[in-house]
Amino acid sequence: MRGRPYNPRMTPSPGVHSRWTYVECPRDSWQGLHRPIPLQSKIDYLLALLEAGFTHLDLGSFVSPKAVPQLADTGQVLAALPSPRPGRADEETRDYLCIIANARGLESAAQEEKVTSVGYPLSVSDAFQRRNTGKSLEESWPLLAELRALASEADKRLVVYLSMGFGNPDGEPWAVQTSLDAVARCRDLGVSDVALADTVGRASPELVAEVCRAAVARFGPDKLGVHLHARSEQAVALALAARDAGIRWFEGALGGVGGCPFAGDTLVGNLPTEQIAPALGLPFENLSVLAERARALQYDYA
Ligand SMILES: CC(=O)SCCNC(=O)CCNC(=O)[C@H](O)C(C)(C)COP(=O)(O)OP(=O)(O)OC[C@H]1O[C@@H](n2cnc3c(N)ncnc32)[C@H](O)[C@@H]1OP(=O)(O)O
Repeated sequence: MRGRPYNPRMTPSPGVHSRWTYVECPRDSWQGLHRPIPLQSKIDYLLALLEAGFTHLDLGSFVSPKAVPQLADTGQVLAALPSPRPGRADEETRDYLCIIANARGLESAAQEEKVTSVGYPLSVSDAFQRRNTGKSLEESWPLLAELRALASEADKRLVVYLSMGFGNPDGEPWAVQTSLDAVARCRDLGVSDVALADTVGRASPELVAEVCRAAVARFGPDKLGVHLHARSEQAVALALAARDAGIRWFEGALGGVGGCPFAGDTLVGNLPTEQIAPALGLPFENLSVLAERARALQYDYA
């Protein structure tokens, strides 16, 4: 893609509209692809996202390379990116988030100066937590306390992705209260940033509205996000339902691709950024070209 040259002084930051945060998630797009995307292709794509005005990128992970081989080169990817931290007062701050699933992952991320945030997937479903991270929920809550301490020592923001936060496909009991209680428990442990994730894309706009309204009523909109998955035709309705409920932190992936490889057959892609960013009034550039590029990577490296 030909675009404007990388310019760290773009203001105002289009990714963070005073109260809005938009996280573009190439990590989620790529993590399930079987053929390795060449390092340079990843770097070029991420630089194009920065050029297009994305300031918050979920771009890699520090997990077992056996579990997610596609992202084993995250350290090399980071090395090629510009620093997320501004060198001058008029430069914008970026957020580079990487997923971690255990203390070892956090320790690896802590070594990376350019990682500003780490994301821990914590499910309300015991079955999914075991599939995704090899740990029960009973083991995962104390681990979260440990991760919180390690993250603050390393000066990294810790985000909890509350997987299956809109119900789960494993037949375990779930109610809106289940997710709210999990958010409260995260906050009690000192983890402020929590994104409610519909990992398998099962929520209707009505359910998104119900969960988000209840969450905003109990916790307020600050540091409360949604990471939704859906088929393309429902994506905008879901995003608007969350927005109308007061959510201001959204996540998606260009092309509407991706998803967790451990979520099972019912997986659907991320919310397509090229649809939901305009619907939310977020002015990123080159969205249709970038979406095409995201889909081409899926096709070429499936
Ligand atoms: C909803 C979402 O989309 S979340 C994102 C997608 N999900 C993920 O990225 C989670 C990926 N999951 C994992 O990496 C694994 O489940 C783990 C590592 C967290 C746990 O797996 P377990 O098999 O229980 O862990 P265990 O400690 O036995 O280690 C297994 C192997 O991984 C290696 N390993 C464990 N943690 C890490 C790490 N953070 N970084 C690199 N390697 C690791 C171990 O060395 C071991 O390797 P070996 O088989 O060569 O000896």
